Amino acid sequence: MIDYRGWRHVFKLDPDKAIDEDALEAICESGTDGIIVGGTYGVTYDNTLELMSRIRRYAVPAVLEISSLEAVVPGFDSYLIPLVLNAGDPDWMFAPHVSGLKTYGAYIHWDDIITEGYLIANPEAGVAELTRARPIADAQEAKAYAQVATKICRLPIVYLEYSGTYGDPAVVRACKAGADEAHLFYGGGIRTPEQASEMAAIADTVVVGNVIYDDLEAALATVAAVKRE
Ligand SMILES: CC(C)=CCC/C(C)=C/CC/C(C)=C/CC/C(C)=C/CC/C(C)=C/CC/C(C)=C/CC/C(C)=C/COP(=O)(O)OP(=O)(O)O
Ligand SMILES: O=P(O)(O)OC[C@@H](O)CO
Ligand SMILES: [Mg+2]
Repeated sequence: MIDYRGWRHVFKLDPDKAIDEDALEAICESGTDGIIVGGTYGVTYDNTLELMSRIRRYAVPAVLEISSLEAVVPGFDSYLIPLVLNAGDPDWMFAPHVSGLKTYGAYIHWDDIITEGYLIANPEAGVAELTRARPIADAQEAKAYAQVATKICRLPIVYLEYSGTYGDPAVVRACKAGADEAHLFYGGGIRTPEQASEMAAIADTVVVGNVIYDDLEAALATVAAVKRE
């Protein structure tokens, strides 16, 4: 299993988005601690395999965040399995996982599986629409969700997902308090070194996604900012 507990900064690459060879090299050689491959829509076996094969030319650890059973590709260092804590549609909690175990059960190396308690905090995100995520009322409620993940379900990771928008540091702080000994990933809307530093001062790992495709130089600048924290 990869040692995600040492990760401070990761990039998330979306198989459904195009990235040219130079940009991919810059991302993989940036000094980031790892690459997460994942996305909500348009993730297929073929585009995931293609992206993994290209990332594999570099030494950086690569993990797949599974969002679709059709796109489970062998060859990643580990597999992140989201459990959506605030899914309004309960089928997103366990139904795909049961299907996955029926399909892949015999092939799974359990040491390569890492489960995430996923808390979706941006109601406008695609993943919020998909899972019909319940809104999070306030920081206190975010802390309670994080405690459900770590204290009740004993999950090793809490992932606070603001995908597409920059989060509220007070909510991130509350999640960190609730996560306690679990590892807190923060992702969403990081576009500047200052934002990366601010979230890295609270969360254990910051995840940088969309800015890679809009402004590569800005994305790369987040690595040094987090490493300085
Ligand atoms: C090689 C091999 C055989 C390995 C074993 C396979 C394996 C690990 C099987 C395990 C079985 C199992 C338990 C599988 C789970 C399967 C599954 C489909 C689970 C569903 C997970 C889930 C709840 C997904 C919902 C969506 C989600 C949380 C996606 C995460 C990614 C995300 C939010 C990305 C950000 O969104 P993005 O698309 O970037 O948004 P924008 O485009 O708006 O930016
Ligand atoms: O794409 P952004 O908004 O950077 O979010 C990163 C990541 O948390 C998405 O799953
Ligand atoms: Mg994205």
